[in-house]
Amino acid sequence: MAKITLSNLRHSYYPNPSSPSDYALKEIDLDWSDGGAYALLGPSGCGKSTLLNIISGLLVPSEGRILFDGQDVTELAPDKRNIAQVFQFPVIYDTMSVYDNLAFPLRNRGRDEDTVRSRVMAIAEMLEVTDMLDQKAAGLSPDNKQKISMGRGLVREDVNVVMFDEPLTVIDPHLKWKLRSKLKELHQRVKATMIYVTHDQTEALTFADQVVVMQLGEVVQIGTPVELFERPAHTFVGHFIGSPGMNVLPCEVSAGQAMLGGQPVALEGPIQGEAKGQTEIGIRPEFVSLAETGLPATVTKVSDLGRHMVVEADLNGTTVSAVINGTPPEKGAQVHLQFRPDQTRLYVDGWIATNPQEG
Ligand SMILES: Nc1ncnc2c1ncn2[C@@H]1O[C@H](COP(=O)(O)OP(=O)(O)OP(=O)(O)O)[C@@H](O)[C@H]1O
Repeated sequence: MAKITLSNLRHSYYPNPSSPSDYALKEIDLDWSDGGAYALLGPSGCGKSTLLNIISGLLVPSEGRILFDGQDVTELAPDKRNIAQVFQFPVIYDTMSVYDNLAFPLRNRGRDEDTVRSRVMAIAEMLEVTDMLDQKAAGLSPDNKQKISMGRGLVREDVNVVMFDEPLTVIDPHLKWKLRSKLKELHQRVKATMIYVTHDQTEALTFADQVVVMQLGEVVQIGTPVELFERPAHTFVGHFIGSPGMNVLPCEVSAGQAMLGGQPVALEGPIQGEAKGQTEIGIRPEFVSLAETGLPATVTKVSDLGRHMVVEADLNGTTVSAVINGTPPEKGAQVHLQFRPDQTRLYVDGWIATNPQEG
């Protein structure tokens, strides 16, 4: 397994890119440590596939370098990079048995049959497919075919990285959670460097130790699932992660004080810099409460999500969501909203601009 370094990487599909919008990837600098479990998370079109293809060697970046364990592989052909890939749709040989499918990547590299057997049996046991080993792959369900496809990606011990590209697309919704946790467990047992590409926050947060969030060809934050939830570095991360996402409320800033509808709002700590630009308050619905005093608002919607209620309220023309336990107010009720100060942050032009209070 290898440490992967992306250095000053940029990519444009145009021959003569002139503006930032001509780049599918804008200036990416990343280190993926050896043996780490990473997710690349972002909406359609943010550049995930472009980045994956650059790592696998299908694309040569317009600028920058890719290093595996410090060795420059930027110009190296895909088959020389020693990478295993699992795609959205199963890649298996229907006419072969499950055993032979799992053995294929090892036999292809000339491993002896004893090694092949021990690796295939170990992977089959991890994936719980030992009872299928003698079956022809053609007869398997789509879920099991994808499991075998994953097994083929994991069976070699000598790959630099295993990359999963939206691997649960074909999996039945009720089995998804099972395979998600299986993959996490597999990472812990196999200890390979793994990159999991997805637009689904649940998949990314379940699988990865570190999640790389991308938007419009840029990395907006890298962090643990908890870090992304607790302190989104950008309003996009706040929106994209969490259900419902973070409230992002346009506000005024006057003499270092954030104001909503003329009322001061306490922030987690001092504002950094001059707060020039578009200023917004970010607070997760989990940290908004209804109280006797606070910002006056009108309830517009109440949704019962089972474990808790989500109350939406209109605050000076902006909707604020609050996660409530207990009896919710009725639609149309006048309420007061309180924001937990240590969870209330200021964003300037999308980027976080407050630091938590010391001590
Ligand atoms: N071959 C290409 N030629 C021109 N533009 C492209 C090409 N491939 C991708 N793009 C553009 O590059 C940007 C990034 O696309 P990319 O496919 O990497 O995103 P993605 O996050 O993987 O999206 P998806 O999940 O839909 O595959 C998009 O604006 C896309 O339109």
